[in-house]
Amino acid sequence: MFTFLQSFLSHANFYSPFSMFFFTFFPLLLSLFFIIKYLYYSNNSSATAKNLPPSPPRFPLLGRMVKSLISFITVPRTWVVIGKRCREGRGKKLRQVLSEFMELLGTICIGDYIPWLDWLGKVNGVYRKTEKVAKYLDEFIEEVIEDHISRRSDEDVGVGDNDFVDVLLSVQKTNAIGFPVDRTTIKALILDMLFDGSDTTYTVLEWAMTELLRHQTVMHKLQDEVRTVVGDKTRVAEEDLVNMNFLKAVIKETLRLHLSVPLLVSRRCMEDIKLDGYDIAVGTQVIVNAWAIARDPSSWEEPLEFKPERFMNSSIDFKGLDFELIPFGAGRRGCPGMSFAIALNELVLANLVCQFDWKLPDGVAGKDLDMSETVGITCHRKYPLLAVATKHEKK
Ligand code: HEM
Repeated sequence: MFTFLQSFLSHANFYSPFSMFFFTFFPLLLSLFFIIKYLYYSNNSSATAKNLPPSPPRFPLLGRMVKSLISFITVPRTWVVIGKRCREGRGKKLRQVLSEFMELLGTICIGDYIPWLDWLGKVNGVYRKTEKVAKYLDEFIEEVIEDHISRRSDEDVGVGDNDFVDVLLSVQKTNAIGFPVDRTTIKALILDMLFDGSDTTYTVLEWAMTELLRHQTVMHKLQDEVRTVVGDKTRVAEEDLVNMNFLKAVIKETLRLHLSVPLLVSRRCMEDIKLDGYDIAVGTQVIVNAWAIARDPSSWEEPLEFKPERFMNSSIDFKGLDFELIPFGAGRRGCPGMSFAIALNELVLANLVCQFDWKLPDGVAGKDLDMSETVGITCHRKYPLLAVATKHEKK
């Protein structure tokens, strides 16, 4: 087709009647064809009387995907990658690759929505960048695994101060879970643990501190609780957390207002279903907007305000049973790292506010803090939070 067009254009006499017809009427005919097809399609689909969920108007050819392209973060294409221990000199490069990785996770892949436009991924360099990052991380994690294998004798594996990689290697070696675990699975697990876990977890702390610095009354109330529970000790221990209800409320409110993962992992509908009266066809890609749910005024009073007190006498939790608050998702694909992340965030935040008094740098008022968010699969502060810490002296 392309060769035909090339030869046609090189030999064409643009003033011949045929060329005039081709260049004037052909585009018109083509447009007419699509308009008729569109009208026919619209009428036909209303005839099937499906009650589709509300959406923007349908466009010829592009259908209703246009909105998805603008507001949805795509699920990344297949990866075989990551995780890794930093050696001297490699830290900077690794950090750069990791930030490219996170950026790619939040990049729109047009081919996922409009398959015949898949070639755009090649043109705009997304696929090339993806392959480059994947290759680097794959080699990096391969090296980490080899390093673990070589530095540990067989007897060492599975005992003592083993890290996550050692445990995985031990599981592989002893066939402890009853089915073989290959190298790719080990790599994928390391990737999952490192990337699903680190960015999401620190983001909660970053936003919690931001909100506490903006709301000094809440900060003081939290410090009072933590310091009272801790008493004469200098550090908060894990067992102290059970008595810190306001701390838990602060974390919950942070997770509500600043979801680390605003759009959950996308699902594909396995069969035709009716949801809330709407027909959802088999194969439909569904993306749950947990961010919007957590700010829905029909579920939350003053949804845009940071008010941890709202959780003090409420049974609402983030464990996936109360659908108005699903920062860790819900169901079979819900976050497996939830308990770990919560324990970690509670412990670190409690220690931060227990051991230090905090304020914003001179001249910056809480209300002036820039609250811009990054765009990507995780949502953290666009600009780093700067705060001044002073060691708290017990009276
Ligand atoms: C505050 C911290 C965290 C938040 C807010 C968070 C949030 C999420 C969310 C929203 C999902 C998608 C769930 C869904 O679509 O239903 C998810 C998936 C996942 N998270 Fe987390 N996560 C956090 C920490 C962690 C940690 C610490 C780990 C591991 C150590 C982890 C491992 C994973 C994995 C492996 C998945 C994919 C599960 C699957 O696809 O089946 N996450 N997380």
